[in-house]
Amino acid sequence: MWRVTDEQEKGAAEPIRVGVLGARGRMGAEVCRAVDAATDMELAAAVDQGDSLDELSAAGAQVVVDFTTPDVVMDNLRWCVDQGIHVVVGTTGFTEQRLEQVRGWLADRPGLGMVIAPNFGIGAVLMMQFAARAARHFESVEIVEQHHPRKLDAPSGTATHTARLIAAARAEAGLGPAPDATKDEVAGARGADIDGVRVHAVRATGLVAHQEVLFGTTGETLTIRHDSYDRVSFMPGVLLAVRAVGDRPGLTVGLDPLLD
Ligand SMILES: NC(=O)C1=CN([C@@H]2O[C@H](COP(=O)(O)OP(=O)(O)OC[C@H]3O[C@@H](n4cnc5c(N)ncnc54)[C@H](O)[C@@H]3O)[C@@H](O)[C@H]2O)C=CC1
Ligand SMILES: O=C(O)C1=N[C@H](C(=O)O)C[C@H](O)C1
Repeated sequence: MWRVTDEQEKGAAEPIRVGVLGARGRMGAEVCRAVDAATDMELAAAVDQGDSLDELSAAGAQVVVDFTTPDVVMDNLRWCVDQGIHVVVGTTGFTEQRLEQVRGWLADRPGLGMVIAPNFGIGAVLMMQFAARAARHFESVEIVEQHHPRKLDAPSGTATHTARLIAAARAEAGLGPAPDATKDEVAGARGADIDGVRVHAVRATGLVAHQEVLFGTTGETLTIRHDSYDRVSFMPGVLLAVRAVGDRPGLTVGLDPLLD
């Protein structure tokens, strides 16, 4: 099984051959530029809708980076696992059920690694960690995610992941539901309910990717906010995962273990 060597990290050895899926998309195109610019990587294949996945194997891709859409990502991952290619996944739409399915596939391929992260922004990862830490200290919590209007899914993968982390921390601390006497006069007015945490999705031209986690308790509130103003913000995390995935057999969810 292929591994990233110290020499590769320093740019002294053969570069890591990276294939990009969703290469003509907003994120995929940015990943192609970042891989091209990295001295320890080589862009082996740039594949989008209508191209054949075989281009990845023919080009000898060692790691595939997937930024496609929730409806196609599982087929892509299945193919990569069958080919024995490590995968770094930024595409959203990962339910616990999907993650379990991926774990099952990887169990049959010892040594093969996959990193799935709802957000590769280092600041966003920290925002989620801080939110999970704050969760047990506050009676109320709501999440407001804000994105560009061409985003296909709502709520965002980041918001869903944050809500799950907060809900787990609240449950562990023995906190019940956040107080809320409001009756929804119009469906959706109070947002989506993810594991008991309200999540509101805003879409507006000019936005890229932003999230606020608003905590409240008697006499005080705490707002934790993260803003990605440019998709380059995700690239250090993506490149970190490309370098690490060959040394992480099985499924890694989130960037947190790679930052420790
Ligand atoms: N984890 C993270 O840090 C981030 C995750 N995302 C997620 O990444 C995904 C992509 O986002 P964007 O780049 O903004 O979307 P986009 O719509 O600009 O790009 C998606 C690309 O995938 C291509 N595609 C569709 N089906 C395909 C297939 N079967 N094979 C190959 N390519 C295919 C499309 O033609 C398109 O070029 C979304 O799920 C989004 O939520 C976005 C930003 C950061
Ligand atoms: O579609 C996007 O743009 C983003 N998608 C991810 C998500 O759904 O959380 C990450 C980031 O918010 C940008």
